[in-house]
Amino acid sequence: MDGFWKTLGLGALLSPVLYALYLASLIVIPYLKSLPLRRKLRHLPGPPVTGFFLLGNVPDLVRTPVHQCMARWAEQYGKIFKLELPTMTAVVLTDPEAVSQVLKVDRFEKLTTSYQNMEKLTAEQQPNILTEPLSAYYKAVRRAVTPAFSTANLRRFFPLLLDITQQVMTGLAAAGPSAALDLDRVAQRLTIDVIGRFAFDRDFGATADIAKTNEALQVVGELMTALQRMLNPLNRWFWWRKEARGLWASRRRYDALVRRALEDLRSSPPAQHTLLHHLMSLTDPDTGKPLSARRLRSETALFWIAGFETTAHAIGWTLMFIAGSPEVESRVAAELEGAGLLAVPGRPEPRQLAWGDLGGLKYLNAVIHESMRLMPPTSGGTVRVVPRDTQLAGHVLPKGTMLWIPFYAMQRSERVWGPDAAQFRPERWLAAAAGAGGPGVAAEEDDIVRAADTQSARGFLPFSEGPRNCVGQSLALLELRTALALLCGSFRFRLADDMGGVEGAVSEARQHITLKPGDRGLLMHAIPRVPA
Ligand code: HEM
Repeated sequence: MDGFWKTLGLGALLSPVLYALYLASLIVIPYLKSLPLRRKLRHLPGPPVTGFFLLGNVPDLVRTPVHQCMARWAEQYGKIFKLELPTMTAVVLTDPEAVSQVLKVDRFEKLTTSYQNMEKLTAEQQPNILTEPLSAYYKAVRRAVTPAFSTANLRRFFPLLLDITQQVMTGLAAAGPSAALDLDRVAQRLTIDVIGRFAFDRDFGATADIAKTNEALQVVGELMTALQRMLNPLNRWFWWRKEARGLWASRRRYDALVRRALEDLRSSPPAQHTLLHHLMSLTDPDTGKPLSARRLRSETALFWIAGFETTAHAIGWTLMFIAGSPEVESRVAAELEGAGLLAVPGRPEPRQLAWGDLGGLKYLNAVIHESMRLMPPTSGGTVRVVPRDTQLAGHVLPKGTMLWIPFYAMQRSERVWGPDAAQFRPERWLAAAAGAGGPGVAAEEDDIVRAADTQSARGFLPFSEGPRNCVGQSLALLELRTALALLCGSFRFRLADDMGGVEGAVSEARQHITLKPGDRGLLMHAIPRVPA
């Protein structure tokens, strides 16, 4: 708050009148414009505004980690409630049926203003597949990249994924069991190299030596941090703050990285199975020509970001849950042993993991589901806009209402999941698969793309659902299953003593674009099952 008043003071000194007009255009005018909608939503329950009325519920949201705050309010105020924000009233929805109606049946558009941050990845600030509304351009890009995530393509990619994971395991073995390593950061190395290979057929070298600084990892990580800072309106409104300047600097570095990767491809075009091949073969419906250099950069920049931290955090959180529960750990190990995939004294090198194994590891897959339920990497969910007056969860919402669907809050809700909602219980997915209702872990899972499609369960939307669901989910699931099967086959994981167990690590989590661990990361010991 100190910074706020200092900035305010500086601005006021520079030019009181201009400054007052600037502030009015940012806050007061949008507030006044939003009054008719606010009135229409007055009847909805919601947390009281306790501070300065123009800030609405924002002070509460920033005081507690936002994902926790939303989860608490969702239990307190029910499946539909309102939040007062400086420029609008948001309606928060955690009722699974109503959420499905919004995402799948009525296919409400994304609220584009809430995605603007994800257009700041390149200097040109172009829309991309994540931020573009359902236009002809969007549909063409989605159609073009979908084959890259098909079963046939993922099968082709699988051997490379095994090699990348093997490099991570070599690094863990070299570090030794006494080292407390940030396994979330290690997983980020894996996902950076996966994107490198999958998108560009290039080796970014992040897993070659897990102790060494890696440029791609550093540049992409810095950009994510800078983007998170820009979610704070003070940094957007007061663009001279150092946080805003930080974004420009890290974007310049990221831009250079993306440009270099694309220039490399000009001298040796990407192989047919790569994501870039699909993007470069696309005819832009707006021009009738291949994608312009700007659009190609913007899409490339987005895919890199979309597939990196999300999948890495999912791997990290899952390892944390396995490390934190001896019972879960021994069931995972027993399943791997049954499949010949566990290192044991008589067989220190387990059998090579095969594509066909992935579907058979039912318990491990249930563990992954449960981990993504409790710690969904895109915890903030999705933001949509009501296109016409619509009845949702028992209330008529007027056209233009902003709808916020927070995945973390919905996936932890006792109303949806029952009294044990907060517990890590992979068995709930096995029971569902055995016919107790819900989708569970798909029965015939040798087809990983089909498995990804059957994921969307009542109140379980880590990849969202409907036409704007995650196009990369089949790759993400393949990475998760492969990495966890291999890592758990050769190592036992233990949370470092000072992490405070699973509870300590979870309480440090922050919703910074993705749901990431606290500043220390996820410190764990990787103990070889069979000492060398
Ligand atoms: C565990 C890992 C992942 C999770 C939890 C995840 C989750 C999501 C979610 C929830 C959305 C919808 C966002 C919204 O409605 O605002 C989304 C969209 C998207 N994801 Fe993922 N994602 C993951 C991995 C990946 C990977 C590996 C890629 C590609 C390399 C990817 C590419 C995309 C793209 C391009 C979109 C925009 C799709 C569209 O609007 O058509 N994601 N993701």
